[in-house]
Amino acid sequence: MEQLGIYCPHCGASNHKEEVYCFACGHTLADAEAPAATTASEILLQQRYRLLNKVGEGGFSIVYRAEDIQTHQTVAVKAVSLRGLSTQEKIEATDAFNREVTILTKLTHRSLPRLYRHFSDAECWYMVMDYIEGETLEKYLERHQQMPFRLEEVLDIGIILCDVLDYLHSNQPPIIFRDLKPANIMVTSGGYIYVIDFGIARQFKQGKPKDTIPFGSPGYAAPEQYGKAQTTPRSDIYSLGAILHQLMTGSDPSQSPFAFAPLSNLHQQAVAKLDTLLQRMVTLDSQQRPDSMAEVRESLQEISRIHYYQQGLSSQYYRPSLSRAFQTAAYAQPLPSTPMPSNAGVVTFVQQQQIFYASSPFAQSTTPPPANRYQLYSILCSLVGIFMPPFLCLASTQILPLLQQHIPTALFAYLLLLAPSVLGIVFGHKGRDFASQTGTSASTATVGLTLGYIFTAIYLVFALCFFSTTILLAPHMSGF
Ligand SMILES: Nc1ncnc2c1ncn2[C@@H]1O[C@H](COP(=O)(O)OP(=O)(O)OP(=O)(O)O)[C@@H](O)[C@H]1O
Repeated sequence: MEQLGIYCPHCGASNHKEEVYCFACGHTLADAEAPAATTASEILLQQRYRLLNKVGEGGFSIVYRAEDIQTHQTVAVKAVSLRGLSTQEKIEATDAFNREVTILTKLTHRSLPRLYRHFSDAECWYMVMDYIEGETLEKYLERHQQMPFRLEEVLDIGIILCDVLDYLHSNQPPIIFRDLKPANIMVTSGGYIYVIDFGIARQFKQGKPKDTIPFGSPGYAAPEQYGKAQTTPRSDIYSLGAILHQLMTGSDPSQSPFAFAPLSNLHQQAVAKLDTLLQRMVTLDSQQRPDSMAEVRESLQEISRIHYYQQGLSSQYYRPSLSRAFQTAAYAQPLPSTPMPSNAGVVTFVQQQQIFYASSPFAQSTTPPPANRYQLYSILCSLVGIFMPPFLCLASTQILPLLQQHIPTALFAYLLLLAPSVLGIVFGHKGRDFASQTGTSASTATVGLTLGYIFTAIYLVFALCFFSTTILLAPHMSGF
């Protein structure tokens, strides 16, 4: 890539030094500068993308951070060079490039980089996509070997990955990622998780007995990916299970493929449930694994709720954990109005998004948290409780004599007076619990609860006075 020949002054394509006319646009190369640019920073592709620096490297590719000089946005340019490759390697590299372009072109998800353009010159295939300012989960794990992930972080990451994989699997035909591993997951300091590298992803073909070529990475690839059967969404479930197990235990599955020790701390209900789920996900028999990513996501959300509930984690508690090296995309929702960039005005996805924090297990899913009806019940009951005395006063002229004569009726009337406020307390507590699980506001429940307590206390005092004056003292006073 650094040795590209001469660049067409018209379209920027790279041509061999001996060429007279540009292979891409036919423009004369007489005016082209010679020698050609030799460092990335001097290269301008398509008269538009100035390569700034190399940020990563794959089997056949180099990824550059680049500037789109038309929009001044930062983009990533993935260059797949065919130079020096054997014929077989050229076929593989071209296949991977085409597969990635075909698949990425039709996808839009907040955890996937968007592909803006692709083009080629004499030596390279190029893809222009969102630049992800971050590092791969693999690098992150290398840097934090001695610092295992916390359960809530593992659950967050799992839920986000389920979300994007469910999106892929829901395509028609389903897209199987097939190479989910820490090296293909990027985490950013700004609060996002991205899945990258669709080089070996494929579309599921109904009825096909097995894949033509074994694919995947040892440790993360399901047994069926070794050419024995066709990969299905359950193969991605296996890989996700292997990754989450690694995040929980710190042990690298590529060191001992297909062996996943039970998690420690199984006495904690959430950990025990996660262990059961992970063991199901990495079962060798694909039929024994969960049916879908949606099912896995639901299980992870359920475990997350249990964990939050047991630990009493609230949004206020949870936020500081995000000050670790990265924040999860669970907390970052793109603005709904984010426009799709056109090729004429490439804009980076990251810069268009606004982060807001919504720290709850429900925040990881795209579905909004369910309504907290307990809050409403609580405030309604407490209000009814407040208006009971006037009502009873109005009725008192009729019922007071009756109450004095008949104790059960008196008790019944009193319970009637007390019940709404007590219910206000009960619903208030339920509403607050629910709010803390869903990370939503509990203010209405708190108001209902407080009113409930105040009026229950007032009525208890009232009962005491009523009992002492009306029931106990009345017979003695009647003599005066
Ligand atoms: N959109 C992006 N923004 C920033 N960096 C990226 C982006 N895409 C890839 N990278 C970086 O470039 C590296 C190589 O990218 P990628 O894995 O897509 O290449 P590849 O050739 O497909 O790899 P492989 O040989 O593993 O299939 C990644 O590890 C990552 O560090």
